[in-house]
Amino acid sequence: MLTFDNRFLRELPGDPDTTNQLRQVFHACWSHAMPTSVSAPRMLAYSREMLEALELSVEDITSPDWVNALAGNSLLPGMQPYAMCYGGHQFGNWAGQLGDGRAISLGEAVNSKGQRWELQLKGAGVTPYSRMADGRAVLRSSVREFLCSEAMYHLGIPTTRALSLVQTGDVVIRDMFYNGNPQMEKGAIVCRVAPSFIRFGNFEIFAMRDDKQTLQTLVDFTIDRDFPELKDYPEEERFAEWFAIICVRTARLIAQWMRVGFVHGVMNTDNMSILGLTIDYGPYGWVDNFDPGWTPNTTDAAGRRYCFGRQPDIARWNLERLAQALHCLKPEREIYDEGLMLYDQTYNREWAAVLAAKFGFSAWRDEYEPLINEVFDLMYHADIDMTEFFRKLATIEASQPDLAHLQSASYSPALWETFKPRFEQWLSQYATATVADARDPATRTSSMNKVNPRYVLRNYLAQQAIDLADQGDTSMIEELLEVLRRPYDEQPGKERFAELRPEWAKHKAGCSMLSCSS
Ligand SMILES: Nc1ncnc2c1ncn2[C@@H]1O[C@H](COP(=O)(O)OP(=O)(O)OP(=O)(O)O)[C@@H](O)[C@H]1O
Ligand SMILES: [Mg+2]
Repeated sequence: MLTFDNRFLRELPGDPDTTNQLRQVFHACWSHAMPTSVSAPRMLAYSREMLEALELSVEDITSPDWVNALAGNSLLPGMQPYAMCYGGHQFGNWAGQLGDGRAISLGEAVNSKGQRWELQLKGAGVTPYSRMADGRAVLRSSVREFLCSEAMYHLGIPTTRALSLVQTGDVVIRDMFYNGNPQMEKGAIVCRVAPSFIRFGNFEIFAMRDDKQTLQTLVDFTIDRDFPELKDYPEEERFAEWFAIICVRTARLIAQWMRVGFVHGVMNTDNMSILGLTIDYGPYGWVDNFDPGWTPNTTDAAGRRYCFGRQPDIARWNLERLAQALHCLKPEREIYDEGLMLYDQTYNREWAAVLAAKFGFSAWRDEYEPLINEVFDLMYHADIDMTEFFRKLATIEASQPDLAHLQSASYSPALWETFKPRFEQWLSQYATATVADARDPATRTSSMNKVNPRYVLRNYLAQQAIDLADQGDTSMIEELLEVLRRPYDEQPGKERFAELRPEWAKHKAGCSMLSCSS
């Protein structure tokens, strides 16, 4: 049994209107929102690690009481469902009130170690923030959110988590390609878990409405609940330090995304966690062939605002929006200038460390820069798989480098031939730099394999798991969940999950381009 301590509800102003009608909600951080019942809940998957963190057993989570609660059909003692009010900048423009239109928080569970975990159902039905939509989520997007949340955790990247994936037994209508062909899809609900689901947009909404009082209350609450490290800070410095921490955490998060080739796809300010967690697994994607200009999101295809290579700049832009919102409480420019400068410094430092680690150097040196720029350029033009390339690079013998060893990362034999001379030249320079770095080869390999994953949730793999689950077969969800628990280890017998994107998946929906329709 979980113990709930629902501070967000208790300490922050709520919406007095308890109906479930669409509305603009003012001077309130949340609204009551009961999940809407579903017809035939079925547990498809759950996370062992999340069970452990919540101190729940397999018997608990698979019991009818829990399955019903995770499907939104009933509440367990202590649960008090609500939807949060937030706004956001979407694709560069202020979009006004958004809020949890299909996410419903159940409450904050506190385990015996005092760790706080908010449980939130995604796809649990309409709320006052649902605007024109149905409050539901399809199986396809729920499988993706469930698997990727846990995969990111095992990669060591800050993220919201996923406790469970439940199929609702109801259908959801979606026009996946936005081409006037709506289809019936299976519905599902993920129970997400995080210490806090507060987003940049939670602050922006009050600033935009010039509601300083609610903004101040929310800031004080967030610092108190979600940033315990600030407790002993002198009061007059606390706010500046808080903004600085947010900038640092965001910088670290983005450097980690870039390390593994994760592209979020919708970095709107309502999808930016105040804790620097990855939040909202929508049209995200994993880089197969290295391409800084790649965006998985079909809605973003024209502008490529959220493409792989722009993520660091977009995160900074989002922090600037947060600064703009907070400015009405504390107008001192230095607070924000310093925070943003810290973002730049932290990102640059972290990225340099990531690069050194990915390439197997003991530390970053500026002289590596041209070498790394050259190989990124080559990888892009020669159509090279990012994940496979770095795994193979780890076992290149610096004393006797053999280019053929890297060929398995190539998607195009023709381009491989074309770029071979440049690759040869690059490899020889890389080998020289590696020899000069004088690391023991075994240490070099093992340290590279700790930062360059062997297994990531390649887009086509997630799609295969979805296609099977759609036919009632959850075996691949289970298998992927298992393999992705140890993403850095070679797993004999599981090689197929490390294979390059097959040719058929290159242009298939869900495998290279993802729809926002979820
Ligand atoms: N099917 C839906 N029904 C109601 N509201 C929706 C639906 N899909 C998205 N929204 C709302 O639209 C806004 C932006 O959507 P976005 O795609 O960023 O979020 P999301 O995927 O629903 O959720 P989250 O950010 O909570 O993971 C949010 O306010 C979200 O709640
Ligand atoms: Mg969102």
